[in-house]
Amino acid sequence: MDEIASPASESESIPKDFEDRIVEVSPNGRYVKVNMILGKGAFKVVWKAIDREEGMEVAWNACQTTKAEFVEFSQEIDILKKVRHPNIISFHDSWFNENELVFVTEMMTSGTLREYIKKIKPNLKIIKRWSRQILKGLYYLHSHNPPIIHRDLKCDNVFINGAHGEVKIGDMGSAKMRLGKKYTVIGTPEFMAPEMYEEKGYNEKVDVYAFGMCLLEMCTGEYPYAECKNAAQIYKKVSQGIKPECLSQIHDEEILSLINSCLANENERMNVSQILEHSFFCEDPEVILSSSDETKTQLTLQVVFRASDKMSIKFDFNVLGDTAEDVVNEMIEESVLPEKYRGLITFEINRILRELSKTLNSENSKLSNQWKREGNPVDLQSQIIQLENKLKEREIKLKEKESVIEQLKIDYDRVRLELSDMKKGNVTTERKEEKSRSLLGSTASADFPLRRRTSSVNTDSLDFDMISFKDYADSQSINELVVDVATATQRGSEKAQEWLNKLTAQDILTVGDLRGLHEGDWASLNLTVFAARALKNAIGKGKNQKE
Ligand SMILES: Nc1ncnc2c1ncn2[C@@H]1O[C@H](COP(=O)(O)OP(=O)(O)OP(=O)(O)O)[C@@H](O)[C@H]1O
Repeated sequence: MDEIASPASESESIPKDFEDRIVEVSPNGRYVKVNMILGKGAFKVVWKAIDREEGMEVAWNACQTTKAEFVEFSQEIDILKKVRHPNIISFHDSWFNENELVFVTEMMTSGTLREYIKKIKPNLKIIKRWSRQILKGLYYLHSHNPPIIHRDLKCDNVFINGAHGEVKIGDMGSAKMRLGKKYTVIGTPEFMAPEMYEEKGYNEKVDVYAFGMCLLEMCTGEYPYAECKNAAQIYKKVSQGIKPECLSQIHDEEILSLINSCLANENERMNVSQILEHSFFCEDPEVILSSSDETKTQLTLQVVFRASDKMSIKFDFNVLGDTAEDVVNEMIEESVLPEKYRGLITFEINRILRELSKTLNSENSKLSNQWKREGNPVDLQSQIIQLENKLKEREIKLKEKESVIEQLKIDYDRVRLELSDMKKGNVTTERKEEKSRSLLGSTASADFPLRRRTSSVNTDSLDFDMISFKDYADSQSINELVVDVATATQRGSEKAQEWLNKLTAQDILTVGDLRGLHEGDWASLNLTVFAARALKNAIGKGKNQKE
């Protein structure tokens, strides 16, 4: 196998600026071969080419052959054209041109697995990742009916896209063509299963054997049977069941058992799907959130078994109604989930629920910060409610005051009427008081508020301590108090009316309003000093009032 040849090494005579010049066009005109060799193998030369329809670079593989051989393998080429898998280099087109079979394939730019192994000593994680991809490609090929057998799997035929760590199996179909040519050594001896040396026929398990050798090379960095000088020595060892010497370098029990399973005799050898299930490739399944509704209540979750893309369990989960334990139990009962994953999947579902709730909490706190800046709609709502309640309270108080005013007006008219009666008639003072009180005071009853201690009072030297008043409630209308005070101080109904007018003009309608007055407020009432003293005394605020 040659290393990737530069155009200069291919032909010293081609100047550098001619490198990318078209040197050949496919019969259908779609592919153009440019003057750049990507590599040379024992059987073919691979050139860089352009797919003019897709505008991308492709590999132009040219092998020397006859028209008869081309016809013989044209059916297989048709099958290869249909092979489409991310881990297999795509086969685009083929034709026969004079003595040459040309086939166009996907181009790989980052070299082969062998070159990579030489460059870096891959760790187990990388080896696992590469191996899985090779096995997935093989699984796809072997799943065809009849199975497509690669027949020449080796690290030189596995290509890598370095940027993404993508691995693709290449050189499809060429092994079969080589077989047709009846080469003395079919395939690559180091990677050939014992049954391939015999003429009894073989099946797709030869690719598993070859994969075992690839894995050995990946792990040791050595070409298997490097200790042999030629193919005959290799054949001898293989037919005697002697494994490559580099196998002794493998100390990891798991990998050793895997390689040995691949290199076992055909009937004991595992198939690709069994290898993918080997503990070396086993990776714990994980749960992912496929989708959710806006409220993050109705979820679609998926248990993904990354090791093999064959298995994945999708299920609905209602955050309000379901529990991880119940759902996992259901899956185990329905045999879609192995019992051994009960704890892990329960934990994984709960992890997703925790993450969701964290997301919701942080969204809520973001929203509340936004509200703090822009005004929280909830706060605004409660402020509106508070204001409405205050408004209602004020309305009630206003109505109360209105009814007091109404009452005052009625009382005022009655007092006037009564006074004119009193002026006309000959009524005793006590009778007048009673009459007046019965007209003005709603509480003029058995519990008469004013108890006179003296029957006659000298108004000029009135001793307020000698007068005893009832206890007036704060809510009580001012009328009764004023009339009581005027009567007790023998000031008469007119004075009472005058005082009432002055008080109501200052919006003093209840006994409470009067009690709430500060000393300075009293002066603004324009009452006489006597009237003020008398009223203060009656409500318990008089100077002479005993504490
Ligand atoms: N699709 C491709 N993209 C880029 N380079 C390629 C591609 N296919 C092959 N090559 C290059 O061409 C070289 C020769 O290819 P390959 O090994 O498949 O040829 P071969 O004749 O089948 O040889 P052998 O049987 O010895 O492996 C490879 O080593 C590689 O460098």
